[in-house]
Amino acid sequence: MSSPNTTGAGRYTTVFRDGLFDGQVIVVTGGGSGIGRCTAHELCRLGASVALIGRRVERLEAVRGELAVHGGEASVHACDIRDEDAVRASVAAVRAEHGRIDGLVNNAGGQFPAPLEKISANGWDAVVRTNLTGGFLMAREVYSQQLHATGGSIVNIIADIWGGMPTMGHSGAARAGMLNLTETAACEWAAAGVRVNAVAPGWIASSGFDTYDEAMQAELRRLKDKVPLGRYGTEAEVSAAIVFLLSPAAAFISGSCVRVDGAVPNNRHTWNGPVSTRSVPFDGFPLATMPTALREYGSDDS
Ligand SMILES: CCC/C=C/C(=O)SCCNC(=O)CCNC(=O)[C@H](O)C(C)(C)COP(=O)([O-])OP(=O)([O-])OC[C@H]1O[C@@H](n2cnc3c(N)ncnc32)[C@H](O)[C@@H]1OP(=O)([O-])[O-]
Ligand SMILES: NC(=O)C1=CN([C@@H]2O[C@H](COP(=O)(O)OP(=O)(O)OC[C@H]3O[C@@H](n4cnc5c(N)ncnc54)[C@H](OP(=O)(O)O)[C@@H]3O)[C@@H](O)[C@H]2O)C=CC1
Repeated sequence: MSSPNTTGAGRYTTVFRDGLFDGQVIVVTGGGSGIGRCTAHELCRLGASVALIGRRVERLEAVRGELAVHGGEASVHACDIRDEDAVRASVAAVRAEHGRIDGLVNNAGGQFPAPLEKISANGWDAVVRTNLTGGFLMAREVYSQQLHATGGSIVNIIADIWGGMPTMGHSGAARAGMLNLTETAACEWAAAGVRVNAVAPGWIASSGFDTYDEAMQAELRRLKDKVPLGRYGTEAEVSAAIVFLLSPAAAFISGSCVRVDGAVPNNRHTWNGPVSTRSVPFDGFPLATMPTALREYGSDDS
């Protein structure tokens, strides 16, 4: 696998310049695993301090420990993003500890696979509150408590929702809502100097795959053949898009969505040609998590 700008064993490798986020404080929800953990590593590598939010504090503490090895500074905040009081208190705690907030990566999320007719009202609510309400609460509090006064940037992580999200209809509906919220917030908060964008990951070989049962994992293993670029994405490839949108390189980009999906949405209805056998992942992240179901992926395809 390629590893551009390698800077030392075990340290995050990044295509961005040193010091790009010096002095900044970025909140990363879901920072205890997968894409959030990877993004926290890249941001710290680029000079930021991060505030890690998630429900399971031991996972957040583990990431804080990893970051500290290379001098990264992180705070840890146990919080269910669906709990309005907890979100308000956590954002206040981040400000109290770091003195400022410059950006938010609204990454926490997830769902369970189920056909629409099998989803109970509680199941629907649990997923919509996780992937829409929670993201709204985080964005509202970060804006109201800090960014309205100082400006900044918000990146909302959604999913490949184009053409529907079969077997995950609750999540697709919530994430489509999050995309529209991104567009609204980009307008309403522009005058305060706040940019709001989204990143839509496709099938990313992350720890998230491990949350699914064996049947779903078998299905996920087959999906690679439907990706025009011929492989799964990596956590580092999602992180790179997030970091770009947070950075000054995206100063005139707001209300947009960057899809990181190997062109899957373009391969749904009209085209059934061969997929790439040449696509080499960009995965410079030495600590990337590989889901159990895809352990063979690294050796087969790199
Ligand atoms: C494929 C690539 C695309 C995407 C990849 C990724 O996102 S990777 C990232 C992947 N990472 C993640 O997904 C991690 C985050 N995901 C989660 O934490 C959970 O999936 C959550 C969102 C449901 C929240 O959990 P929670 O603790 O708040 O939920 P709870 O236990 O309190 O239940 C509330 C209701 O939901 C119902 N219900 C729950 N499970 C199932 C099921 N399997 N079946 C049916 N129903 C289910 C449950 O029965 C109950 O309804 P009831 O019985 O009262 O009518
Ligand atoms: N991997 C993929 O292929 C894709 C991923 N995504 C999305 O990208 C994001 C990151 O996923 P990924 O890293 O792969 O998977 P993970 O399951 O590893 O990450 C999800 C993170 O969100 C946290 N989280 C979940 N629910 C809550 C909650 N209610 N409050 C606070 N934190 C919560 C989890 O921590 P804890 O359980 O400790 O709270 C966990 O750290 C998610 O939103 C996911 O749905 C979208 C499309 C594809």
